[in-house]
Amino acid sequence: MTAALRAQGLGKKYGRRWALTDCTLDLPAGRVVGLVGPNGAGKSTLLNLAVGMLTPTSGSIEVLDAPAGGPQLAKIGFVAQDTPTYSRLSVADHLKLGAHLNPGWDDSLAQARIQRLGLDPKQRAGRLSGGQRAQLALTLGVAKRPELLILDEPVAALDPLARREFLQDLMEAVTEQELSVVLSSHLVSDVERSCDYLVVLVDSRVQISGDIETLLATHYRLVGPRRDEKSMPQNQYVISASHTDRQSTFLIRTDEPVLDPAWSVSQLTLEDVVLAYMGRSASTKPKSNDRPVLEVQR
Ligand SMILES: Nc1ncnc2c1ncn2[C@@H]1O[C@H](COP(=O)(O)OP(=O)(O)OP(=O)(O)O)[C@@H](O)[C@H]1O
Repeated sequence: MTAALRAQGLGKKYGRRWALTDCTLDLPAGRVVGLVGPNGAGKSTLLNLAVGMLTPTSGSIEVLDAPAGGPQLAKIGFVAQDTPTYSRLSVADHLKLGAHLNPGWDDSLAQARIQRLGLDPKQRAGRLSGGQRAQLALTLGVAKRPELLILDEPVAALDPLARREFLQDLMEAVTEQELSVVLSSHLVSDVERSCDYLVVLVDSRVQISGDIETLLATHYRLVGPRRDEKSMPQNQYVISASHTDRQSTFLIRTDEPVLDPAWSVSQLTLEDVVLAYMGRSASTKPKSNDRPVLEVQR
């Protein structure tokens, strides 16, 4: 099966500091993958490795079943975090450049998008607002008609309405064009709205990666009489625990039903899941009954 992105033991060091460590991922094609994590977690580093703008310090990375960079780039649309545009070129010049550089360029899509956004084709990119520049960069990425669209915080500069419309466009493109998307975001609500696959990256390590429906179906909050984490069953992987004098609350992952009647059991929201994993320190030493930090679920 085609993988949008496959990383094996991938690591990247800037100087003496690891920005990404031992990253093993297998992101299926045809999905919208949300990559979330706190500032400095390594999200941009991973995406820049995927488009060959950085080379790995260790391990390997493939996109669309071939090594990152090189000829694969023709099949990838990439919008970097700072939505790069040429400040002296007009909006129309950017579209001409896009058409010149990309054999699969869809000019009617690009023109329609620019018109719908109300961007003046004669306006220089340097005179656009931050959000308008982001929209121009996104238009270039989408009109290339890529097989894989990689977006580094694509909607951060957009107003809420523009954000919603962009994410809707994206989901339509995924179903119509067999497009795969990997997007990083700080906004769990955007991920919830547009993504069907989640990767949480914390302190340069992947904490969880999986199909969102499966993740929601296998994570629970347990509330009950105070109990030590060490006494939890082997098949219940504790992600976080908090205690009062008499009561314990655990967020757990398990593939099996929770049958212990002592617990009041509730389902987690995606935000609960993301925050639980983001709250974990990647440097926390695994305990003997811990399952691996990374688990790919489909
Ligand atoms: N060019 C660079 N030189 C040195 N260190 C870098 C460089 N780029 C990133 N880093 C460091 O690598 C780590 C990961 O950075 P990265 O930009 O990948 O994180 P991020 O998850 O995208 O963060 P954010 O959400 O703030 O954009 C950070 O500690 C950052 O300071």
